[in-house]
Amino acid sequence: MIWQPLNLTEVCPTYTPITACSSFGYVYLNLLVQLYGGSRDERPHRDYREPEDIRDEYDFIVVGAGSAGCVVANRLSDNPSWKVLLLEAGPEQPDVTLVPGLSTALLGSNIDWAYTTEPNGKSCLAHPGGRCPWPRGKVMGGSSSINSMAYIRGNRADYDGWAALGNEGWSYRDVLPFFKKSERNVNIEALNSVYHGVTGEQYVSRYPYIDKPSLMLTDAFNERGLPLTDFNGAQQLGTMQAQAFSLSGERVSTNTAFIQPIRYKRKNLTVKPNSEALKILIDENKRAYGIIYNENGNILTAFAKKEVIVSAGSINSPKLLMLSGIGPRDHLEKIGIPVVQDLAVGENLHDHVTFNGVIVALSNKTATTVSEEEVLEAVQDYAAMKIKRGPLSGNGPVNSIAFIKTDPDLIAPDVQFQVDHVPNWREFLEDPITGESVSIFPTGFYDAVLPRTMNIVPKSRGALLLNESNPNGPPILYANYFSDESDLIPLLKGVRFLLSLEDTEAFRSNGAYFVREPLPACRDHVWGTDDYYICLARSYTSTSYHPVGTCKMGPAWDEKAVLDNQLRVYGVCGLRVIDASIMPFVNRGNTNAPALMIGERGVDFVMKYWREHNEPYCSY
Ligand SMILES: Cc1cc2nc3c(=O)[nH]c(=O)nc-3n(C[C@H](O)[C@H](O)[C@H](O)COP(=O)(O)OP(=O)(O)OC[C@H]3O[C@@H](n4cnc5c(N)ncnc54)[C@H](O)[C@@H]3O)c2cc1C
Repeated sequence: MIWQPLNLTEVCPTYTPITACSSFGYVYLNLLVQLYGGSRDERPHRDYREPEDIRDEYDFIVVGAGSAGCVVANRLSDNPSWKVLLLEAGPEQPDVTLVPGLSTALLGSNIDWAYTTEPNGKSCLAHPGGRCPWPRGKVMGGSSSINSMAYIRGNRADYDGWAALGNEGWSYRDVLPFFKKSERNVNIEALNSVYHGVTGEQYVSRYPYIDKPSLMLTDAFNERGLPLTDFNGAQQLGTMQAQAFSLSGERVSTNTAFIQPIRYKRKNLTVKPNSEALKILIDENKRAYGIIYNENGNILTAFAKKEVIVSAGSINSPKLLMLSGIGPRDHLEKIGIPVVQDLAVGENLHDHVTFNGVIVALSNKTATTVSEEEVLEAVQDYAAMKIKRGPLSGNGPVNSIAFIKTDPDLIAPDVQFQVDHVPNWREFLEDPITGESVSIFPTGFYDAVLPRTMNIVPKSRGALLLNESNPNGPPILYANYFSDESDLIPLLKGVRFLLSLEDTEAFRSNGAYFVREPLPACRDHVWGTDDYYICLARSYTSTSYHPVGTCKMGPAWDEKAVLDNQLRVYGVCGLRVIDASIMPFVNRGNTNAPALMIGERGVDFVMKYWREHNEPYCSY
């Protein structure tokens, strides 16, 4: 089996009321492994031999088959005269990833890098050691194979803001065609051809199953004055059941969309899962010419005639650059890595900070809770269905999304609401940290929801460094949440808006109410006061899963820029970074659609360049 779920014995404390930690949790996970632990990708092609060059020489090497990397490898290999190698550290994409309702069961499993942040004394305080979990996909499709699938692009102002910083070619007008290029939208939104594409590889649709509490939430947001909107169209402010990276009740990762249809068909594309890049080879003229990688324990070398493209994501792209001598001089020298280029790699790390703990309990009539036997049945039924329907074909309440401005003078929303499910809120209230970390049951069965207020214009900045005692191991992640305390303000204002939902007909008619009991770490505060919510934010801090910015793009005069506007690493030839790490600042909204767009936009620069040149560009 490819998929191994998280280890309950390791994660569950000795005493916890959380059902997932009981013997039923083990029975349930065993069933998931049996039904969904294999991969569609390994079965039909066992005898296929990839077109491997004896000299391991390619035109392009793409490191990381994630959201952006799969787009890049697809577009490059569309040219039959270019040989492309796609390296992925993780395994084939297991079938469990295809089930929308099992998205949270993927966290902490063997296809998650399962990083944790460093304590800063201001955030993540209730988490063990003051460290927040930071999941990232380690699998074909990368984080697009383990994420929550909400299809949100951000605001026009984000991209105009990137361009205003001196990044030519990245204004909203410039990037909109690249959002549309990948997109194959199959819902009503598709009719608006100004904003949506219908012929791309990436399916986008609403789930076939949207439950009653989810609709209650968007109704409530709407009653509180938020218009129903297409977040990805003319106006982001408002509410809607968001569309998803899915089709017919199944996840469509970038592996599914961009690699599966061409893998084993294009002779010029070699895909290597279980192959972790260890170092970029760079010669004395500062030209990148290859990669040393570890394929199932064998240390191998591949050579790139044209370019090495690093698409390993916001954590691993800067790590690989630093391991190859590209990064802050002091840090590299301290570790003993010869410096190739002194750049601010790893700086500008930031994320949409959010927190858990605002619980909306549902009445018996609205709750979707089922018995343990019914959970097992639902998991089996979904596997047996040809046409996917029912609770596992949706992702619970997570797509009940809203964007607000906490100050009417703002040019764009500063707060996003996104909603988690809570299988049993009484259990959760006793042990919220374990409740979050073993969220293994289907997202469609719950008796409460956890609306998360996300600050989508965070000011706090952190940094990423190599681990001095083990540079090849997990990097040191200074998330540094709330280092700028003003990041608390949108959260406080957002929570006030959230609490006002109780006054809506949607909540009243469904018997939904805010649980007014404080969470364990905040029992010294009075529920409903600002102090209480500040305590929640600091104690039950959470990632929105959107870390970005660690290989920032910017003009040459910007000392902190790592890449130019065409995503070329300053001072090194034949080397680009194309993934979410390039963002100068994070977009207002989820980051997967932007990562695909960055893939399209970035590879377009690459293709244009090589149509006109024979040698790589050197920016020194
Ligand atoms: C749990 C979770 C939920 C999320 N929910 C949403 C959501 O609902 N909507 C949304 O828009 N966004 C969501 N996101 C964020 C979104 O998925 C990411 O922003 C996006 O996938 C980032 O794309 P990327 O290409 O930068 O990196 P990734 O997709 O993470 O790809 C990087 C790839 O590189 C591989 N890799 C790393 N190091 C190496 C190496 N040395 N050698 C070879 N391969 C390597 C990794 O294994 C991975 O496959 C979520 C993310 C997570 C983790």
